[in-house]
Amino acid sequence: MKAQQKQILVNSLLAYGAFGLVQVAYRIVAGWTRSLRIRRMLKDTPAGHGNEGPMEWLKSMRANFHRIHDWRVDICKGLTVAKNTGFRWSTEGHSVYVNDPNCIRHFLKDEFQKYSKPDATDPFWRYLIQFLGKGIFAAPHGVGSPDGGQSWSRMRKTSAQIFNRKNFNTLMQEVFVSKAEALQKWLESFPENEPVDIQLGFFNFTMDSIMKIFFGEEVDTQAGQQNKYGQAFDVAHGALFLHARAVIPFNMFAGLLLPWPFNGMVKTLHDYLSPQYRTFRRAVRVLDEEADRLVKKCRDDPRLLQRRDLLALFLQTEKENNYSTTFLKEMVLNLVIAGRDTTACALSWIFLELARNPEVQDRLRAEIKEKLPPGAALDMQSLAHNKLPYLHGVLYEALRLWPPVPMDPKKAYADDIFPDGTKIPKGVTVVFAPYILGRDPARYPEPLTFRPERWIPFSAPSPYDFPVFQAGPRICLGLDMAIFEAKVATVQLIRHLRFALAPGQDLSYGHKATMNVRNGTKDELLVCVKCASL
Ligand code: HEM
Repeated sequence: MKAQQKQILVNSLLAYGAFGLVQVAYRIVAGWTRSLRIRRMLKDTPAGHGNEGPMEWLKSMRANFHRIHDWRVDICKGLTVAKNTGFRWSTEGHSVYVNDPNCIRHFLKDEFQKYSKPDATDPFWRYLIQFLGKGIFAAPHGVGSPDGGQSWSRMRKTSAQIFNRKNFNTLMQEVFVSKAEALQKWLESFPENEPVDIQLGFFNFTMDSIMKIFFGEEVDTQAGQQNKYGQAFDVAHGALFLHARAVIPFNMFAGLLLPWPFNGMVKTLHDYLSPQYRTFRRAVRVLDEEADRLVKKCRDDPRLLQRRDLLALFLQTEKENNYSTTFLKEMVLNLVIAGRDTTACALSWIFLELARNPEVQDRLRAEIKEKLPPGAALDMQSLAHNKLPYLHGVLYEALRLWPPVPMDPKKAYADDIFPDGTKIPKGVTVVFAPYILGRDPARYPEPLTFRPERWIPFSAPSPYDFPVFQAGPRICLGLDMAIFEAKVATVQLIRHLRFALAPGQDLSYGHKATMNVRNGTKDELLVCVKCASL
């Protein structure tokens, strides 16, 4: 190399080094300034118990990881708002837990435009959007979204219309009943007193139901049939969480300390070196191929106009609405993630409580036998809360103690002030946690006791006090569907079978976005099943 070329190379490296140093210094100073501003605005907000700074907070969180939701209950005890302060050099980790219904209403409804989903800079969201794309669940709204929330609003309107259509609802009813019968048969195929993982049964029940209702695809996983879409979905979901949890600290430091373009490149390289991430990407590819196949099959179906599944209902109006294949695939995938695991978790907790409270189980069976004699139809009317109040109480009591979405964070995209005077700085994460609210002794005396009678006579709780399905304009779209599905499965199983917890289990909860039952290190709930008449 000539001396002149060498000199150019050295100068370029020096220039890049200086550019890199300026960048890193800028990030630290800008992060520090933003963090300082957040700290100042939050100075009068009480810190969660035992969490006076980010390091105590991290230490305490690590020590309590196995009981993470109960740790949050402890840090918020007696506080209507509680802050966790984050790092001095970034806005990361600054959060405010909100346990006051007026303030929850404020950020979920009254000032809805200021609070939305995290953006791609959020360490966890970076991966979730690789899974969910731009579908309804992930789409942002409000002042922080590039399109002001138009895309979300369009998806919300279109899917709400379909959810309200009569033909969609009759299909839903037929499918839940037939899949609940298949679940009952599967449970009956095990010998008495042999432990069976009922949670697996519920995950298969909700997936098989959704495949039929959303895609018109008949699958019977309980009978050993393979469900490629369902398997890929489970693999992607599981691997995504394991990977995100493991790499968040690395990504935070790489993002802060490495200059462009190495900050992005190193994160991507680090992702691809992880077997979990490669598993995740492979599963996402399978999901994509399967969704392509299902959309194409539906488009080519000569009976498309007679079909009642969600995909067909979208495709019947494809020309007027100009839907792209990607839009349809993301729409359905988002509905699967919203509706499948949540309902399977709810059912698992209902049956855990029924199995460990035999007197509740007996009373529920008596109500069902009295009000729904053999052959009586299972529909929205016959399962309404005024017809089967105890069933409704069992469901609400399980949702209170074990909300499938135990906590839900929103990002503040503008400064704000809560009705109680709490200052909310732009950039902070605001969290509502149904798990904390549901265990508040001021709301529910003896909160740890499973008592369905609390909900009889039923008076619907304010969604801001009981935000199990969220509240405000983005309240769960499948609320009625989920309640109906859980009731159909519960009635079908309790009518025919008796459940007891298998001995020797170490039962607690898992750590994904939806809270499932865990037995030691396994995701399972083992029950022993007997015929109900024995
Ligand atoms: C017990 C079962 C369920 C629970 C506890 C539940 C809970 C929730 C919660 C907390 C949210 C808000 C998530 C967020 O924005 O951060 C949500 C949103 C949503 N849920 Fe559910 N859900 C359940 C079942 C279902 C079912 C069966 C469906 C049907 C597909 C469904 C569809 C949706 C949709 C589409 C959204 C997004 C709404 C929007 O952003 O506009 N959910 N759900």
